[in-house]
Amino acid sequence: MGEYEGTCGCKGIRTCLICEQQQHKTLIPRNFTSAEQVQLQNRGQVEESWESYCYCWRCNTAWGPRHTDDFANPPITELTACDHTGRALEFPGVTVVPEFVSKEEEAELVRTIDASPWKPSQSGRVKQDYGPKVNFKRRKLKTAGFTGLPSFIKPFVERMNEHESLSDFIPVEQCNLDYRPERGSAIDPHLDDSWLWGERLVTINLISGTYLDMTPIQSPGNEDTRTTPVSVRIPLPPRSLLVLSGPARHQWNHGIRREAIVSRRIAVTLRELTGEFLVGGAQEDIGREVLSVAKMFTGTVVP
Ligand SMILES: O=C(O)CCC(=O)C(=O)O
Ligand SMILES: [Fe+2]
Repeated sequence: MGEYEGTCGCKGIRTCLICEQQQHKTLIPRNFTSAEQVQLQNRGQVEESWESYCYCWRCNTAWGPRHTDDFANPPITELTACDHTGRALEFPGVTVVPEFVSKEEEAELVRTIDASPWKPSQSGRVKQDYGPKVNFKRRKLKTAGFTGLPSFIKPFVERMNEHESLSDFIPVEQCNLDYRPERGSAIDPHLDDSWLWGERLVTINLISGTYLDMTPIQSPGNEDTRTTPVSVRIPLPPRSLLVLSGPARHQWNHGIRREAIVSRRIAVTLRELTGEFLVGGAQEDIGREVLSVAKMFTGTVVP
């Protein structure tokens, strides 16, 4: 089941190598919307005019600006890349834990994950979901069909809880994403939902390294006044753990460019509930139900 073969899951402006080749789907040059520009940038079709900084997990600071060529060639196998030269940019809200899983655990995780079916997703990704059914537009949550997080993730959640900043982290959703260069896999810059999903987004990175690109959100009160837009690239080595919270979670979009996927990569992302669904919150009852199912660790992939 490791190899997913089938049509892609791209909708609207999103494309991958499969639909670009099969349907000759390309964007016609005209005045692009910002979403289209992002899509083109992800495909490397628009020259980058951004000042890019490289995030260093040791000093929690981004250093730069770096030439974009400096980021051209993952694989990122080690965390020694940062030379701490250039300007230092404070970049709070990122934690990278190198070697969070061992090589043996990684191989076993990938075998177990691949034993369940993958579903097509957007931009050349395929996915597996474990979590409650959510309608984000209507803000509705249903537990029907949710069987909990899978048993294989339990020891890793316990390991996360050994870290001080994750001691009370109780995930209720797991999403596995598979990226491959032959499908042109990428993920457009986005913010994760913050109505349902809580403060910490936690990802285990498997098989190969990549860069997570952080770009500032454009919203009232958060206008970027710099003349040259800035991006911060976070190296994510295989087997590392990434935690996004605070400004990195809410003030910066995160995404992965097509060029940053150089061989197969799996991201296992775990999400927690917001206060609205916890004790004292307006939706405490449904939250309690979701938590109790999640914590059974008897889950199978949501079909
Ligand atoms: O692949 C990753 O590390 C990022 C995934 C992500 O941003 C998401 O699933 O929302
Ligand atoms: Fe995300």
